[in-house]
Amino acid sequence: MSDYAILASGLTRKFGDFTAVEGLNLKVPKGSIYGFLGPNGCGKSTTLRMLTGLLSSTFGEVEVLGLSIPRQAELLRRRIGYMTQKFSLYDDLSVFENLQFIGEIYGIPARQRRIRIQEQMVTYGLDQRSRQRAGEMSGGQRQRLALAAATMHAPDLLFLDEPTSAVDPENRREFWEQLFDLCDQGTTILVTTHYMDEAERCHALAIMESGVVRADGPPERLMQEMGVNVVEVEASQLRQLKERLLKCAEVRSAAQLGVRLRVLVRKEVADPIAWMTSRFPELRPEQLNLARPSLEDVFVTSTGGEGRQ
Ligand SMILES: Nc1ncnc2c1ncn2[C@@H]1O[C@H](COP(=O)(O)OP(=O)(O)OP(=O)(O)O)[C@@H](O)[C@H]1O
Repeated sequence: MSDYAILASGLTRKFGDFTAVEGLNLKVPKGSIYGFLGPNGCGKSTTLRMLTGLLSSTFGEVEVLGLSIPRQAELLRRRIGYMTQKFSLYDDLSVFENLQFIGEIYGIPARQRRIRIQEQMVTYGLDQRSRQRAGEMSGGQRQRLALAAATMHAPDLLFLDEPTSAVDPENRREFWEQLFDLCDQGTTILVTTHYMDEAERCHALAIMESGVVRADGPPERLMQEMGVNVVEVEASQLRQLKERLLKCAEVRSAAQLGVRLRVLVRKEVADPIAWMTSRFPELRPEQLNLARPSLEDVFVTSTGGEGRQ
């Protein structure tokens, strides 16, 4: 038995002349949360659809839970959950009826289904709303119902396509707690997102751009291996300073954060603070600080040409 829930190699999908996903290699360990991070249109949903067997690939091999996809996609269907961006709920049905309907689709026997619906409503804080129609619920409640529906049949593997786009930060945090609970129970989760903080919660992730994986691995490792040091500058005239910094070959990117400028200096510069003060004599060392890299820094350095903002 493989330790991996998903194995893909050379996965490619073309739509006519356009290549939406190109040469994607993926290894997702069982029981982990794996993220796909990238902007709109970079190929995240297309990849998910190929991994679930909903869309065939143009080239490449995919094995999910030991099954060859798309050939054995029908066998896979009962073992995975899939929460799409639009949540796929029936607005005219109540919470209970939505879960009842999904339970029937998965062929859960009536008695067991009733028990499971009750269990799911309690887990996802919906037991006081069982009669409320999905169309009348808030974004956060709809999201919880969608997760309850996607996990009705206790899948081994859960695919989530931008699950938190429509909810506020508090609901997002709560949602991630629920994902870690599922993970703790042995569920493998593959989630797409364009939020950095969300990606940072994953055990490992792939950064995608224009259909290609630009970097992958655990967030901490990606941050360590970024090839730049991060210097934060607190000074006046930040807009002009930024323009001058961006003209230096040693600078990978510079972006303003309130009263500070976050500058990514290539690792070839051994002492970035000494380099900056000698190159820009108006800066004093006490105005400069070495900062901890963030996933956003990784994103900037691994995508978008020079990633200059
Ligand atoms: N059926 C299709 N026919 C033609 N082009 C498609 C089709 N499906 C997707 N694409 C294109 O492939 C690219 C990747 O789309 P995809 O939906 O996978 O991106 P994404 O990263 O999930 O973005 P989003 O977050 O906006 O959904 C886009 O340029 C999209 O227009």
